[in-house]
Amino acid sequence: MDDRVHSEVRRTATEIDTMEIRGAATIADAAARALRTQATESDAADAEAFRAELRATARTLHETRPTAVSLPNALRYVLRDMSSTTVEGLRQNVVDSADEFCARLERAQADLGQVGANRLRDGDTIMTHCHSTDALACVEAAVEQGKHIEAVVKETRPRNQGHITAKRLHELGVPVTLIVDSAARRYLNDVDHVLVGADAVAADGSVINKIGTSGLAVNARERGSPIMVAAQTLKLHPGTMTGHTVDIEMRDTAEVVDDDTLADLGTPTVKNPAFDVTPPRYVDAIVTERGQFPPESIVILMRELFGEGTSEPWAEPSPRAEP
Ligand SMILES: O=C(COP(=O)(O)O)[C@H](O)[C@H](O)COP(=O)(O)O
Repeated sequence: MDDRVHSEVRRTATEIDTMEIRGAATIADAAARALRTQATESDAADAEAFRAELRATARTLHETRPTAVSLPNALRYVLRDMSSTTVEGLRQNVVDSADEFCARLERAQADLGQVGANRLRDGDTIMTHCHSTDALACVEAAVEQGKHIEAVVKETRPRNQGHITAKRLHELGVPVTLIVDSAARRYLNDVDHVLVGADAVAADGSVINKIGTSGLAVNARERGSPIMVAAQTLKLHPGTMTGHTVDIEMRDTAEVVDDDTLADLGTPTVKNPAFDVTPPRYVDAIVTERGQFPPESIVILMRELFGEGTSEPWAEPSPRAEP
């Protein structure tokens, strides 16, 4: 890691890498706070050194996990105004932007929750995959509206994020049935909605989320259960408007099988992709803080929010044309 990066920021980067900090929204929040820490603690001698230090910090944070677009979106938001000519001015800009970002993230999740809750009826049962704070915000809002909701929770191998979901739902007073991933199709007969989050949403309406989401969506479509994706606009991937694809993270095979078992099996090749892509035709609605969208129309919202594209959060701004 770059020497200029503060030890607290390095710790955050390591925690994102090892998934103590995980989930797209939580990663974005932690990254914005880390940039704030770097700005507050910086002893850069001048504005140019400060800008270079913050960009190096953004790069370090960005290198942790490749798929959740909320991470570069957060870094870009916090570093969007680096025009001041003094260190104090720049420090203030970064602190203000980080605070604003974290407040907006929280508000967006609450607003999205209201939209998602309107799709859930009293007495509905949902099926979840992985752990998504955006998805849980919908359930929380529905419960606050006085609706009785029940949940079938997939454990989500290999890291069992379904256990976190089960715990949070229990805290909300939602009765939970925990199942192994391969039992999903069997229990789809009993559910009214599949409710998942997203790490990224592409311009064509594809949803990138925890591995297993696409198979679940295909089975749900076959069974006639609507698939709802809770994804605040922070999850929209601007690069996909200009033809970029989303990088799917491959994680350590030790998450799947330990070394001794692997040797006993004759050391087969093991693959551990963390995410997959669900095509838009298997998604009924993408629920955001700006309302719900059929996946095919999400590009309109993306154009409105991002224009025609964005540069990387650490890129030097393009030189302004002289008048
Ligand atoms: O796929 C995951 C988490 O994967 P991992 O555990 O590998 O980070 C979540 O569904 C999304 O990140 C959305 O979460 P949120 O709605 O909280 O942003």
